[in-house]
Amino acid sequence: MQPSLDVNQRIARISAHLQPLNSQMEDGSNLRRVNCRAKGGSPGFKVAILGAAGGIGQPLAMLIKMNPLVSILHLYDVVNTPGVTADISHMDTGAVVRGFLGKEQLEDALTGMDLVIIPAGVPRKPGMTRDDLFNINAGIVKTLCEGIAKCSPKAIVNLISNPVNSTVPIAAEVFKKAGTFDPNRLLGVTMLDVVRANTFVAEVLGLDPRDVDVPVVGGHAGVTILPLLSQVKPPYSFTPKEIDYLTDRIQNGGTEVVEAKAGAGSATLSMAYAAVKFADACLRALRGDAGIVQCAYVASQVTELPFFSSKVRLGRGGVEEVYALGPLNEYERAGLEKAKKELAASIEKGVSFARK
Ligand SMILES: NC(=O)c1ccc[n+]([C@@H]2O[C@H](COP(=O)([O-])OP(=O)(O)OC[C@H]3O[C@@H](n4cnc5c(N)ncnc54)[C@H](O)[C@@H]3O)[C@@H](O)[C@H]2O)c1
Ligand SMILES: O=C(O)C[C@H](O)C(=O)O
Repeated sequence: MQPSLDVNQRIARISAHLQPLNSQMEDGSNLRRVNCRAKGGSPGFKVAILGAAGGIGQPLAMLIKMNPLVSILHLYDVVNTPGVTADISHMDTGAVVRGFLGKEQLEDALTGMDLVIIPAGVPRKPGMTRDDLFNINAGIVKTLCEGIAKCSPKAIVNLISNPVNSTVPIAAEVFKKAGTFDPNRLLGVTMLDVVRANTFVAEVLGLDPRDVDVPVVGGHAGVTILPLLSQVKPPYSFTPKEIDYLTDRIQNGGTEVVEAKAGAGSATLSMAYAAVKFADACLRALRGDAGIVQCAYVASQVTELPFFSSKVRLGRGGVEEVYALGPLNEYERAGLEKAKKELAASIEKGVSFARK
């Protein structure tokens, strides 16, 4: 971020980022229009969304465009970014929006970003596991991360593409190979599990979900999603029946949406909400706000596994502290063992794919 830049410097920087998206925007009048627009831009962070024309990408782009901490928003996809960009750019909020289409514009999309959010890749259909997406999404994530390593090596990366349990290790390997790996800047987004847990627990307790805080640790698939109901705030002692119901619903929340959508994809709107909540936490931390704690799937020493989701404290450098799990009850300890077994295999699968 360059909050101290004067208007002319800001315009110069923004102009340097102008892309011919937009080959249809290359004529002089359009460039003048873009410069006018840029003059209104406020100082703030530069955010790129990769997969911006998708089911998650579009509402996420809209919500990020509404975030006052964002001054530049780059929307990248292999299809449809001119339309999405034109649409979103008409919103009367501060961020200046640029669209980028296809692999040849990936590097321009990624140059100089503070935060890169990745919802690119195929979603599940009924009957599939997230791991069934590996064959397609692993390659997509690898290519995008190669671009990040080259053009935005210092950016915080929020990785949404499934299977997150494997795509985060893939990203780490790509960054290691490029010599740019900073474990504090790579975060797998498990926020939707927390959002669901807060919602479902609030339903059971008859509370407003905004007043509920459930830590969800482990990973982002089936039994690896481990809600720590013993640590819920406000404290509550659930019955064994409530624990079974809630654990099952939280672990299978994604499948609940996939089945309800009946072949039309997986969670997009609640995911965009969760992604922007998480991205906003990262941006506030980058700004220097203190005490920002969220659950995320990160490089970790909390267990013997190299990656694990738990509460982390965010700061200017990304993850500044990874918190231990705290006291677990017997039910949660058994869940943790199951989660670790599946996670170990998913991590290994990602690492060996990236090293091939
Ligand atoms: N982490 C989570 O909690 C969570 C939640 C929901 C969905 N997801 C995952 O997010 C991903 C996206 O879901 P969706 O519903 O938005 O899918 P979608 O198919 O609607 O959108 C995906 C977008 O990615 C784009 N894309 C494909 N290949 C690309 C590439 N090489 N570069 C850039 N963009 C590319 C597509 O063109 C499309 O616009 C899926 O893998 C899904 O499983 C994760
Ligand atoms: O379930 C899915 O496939 C998408 C996502 O991971 C979710 O939890 O909704």
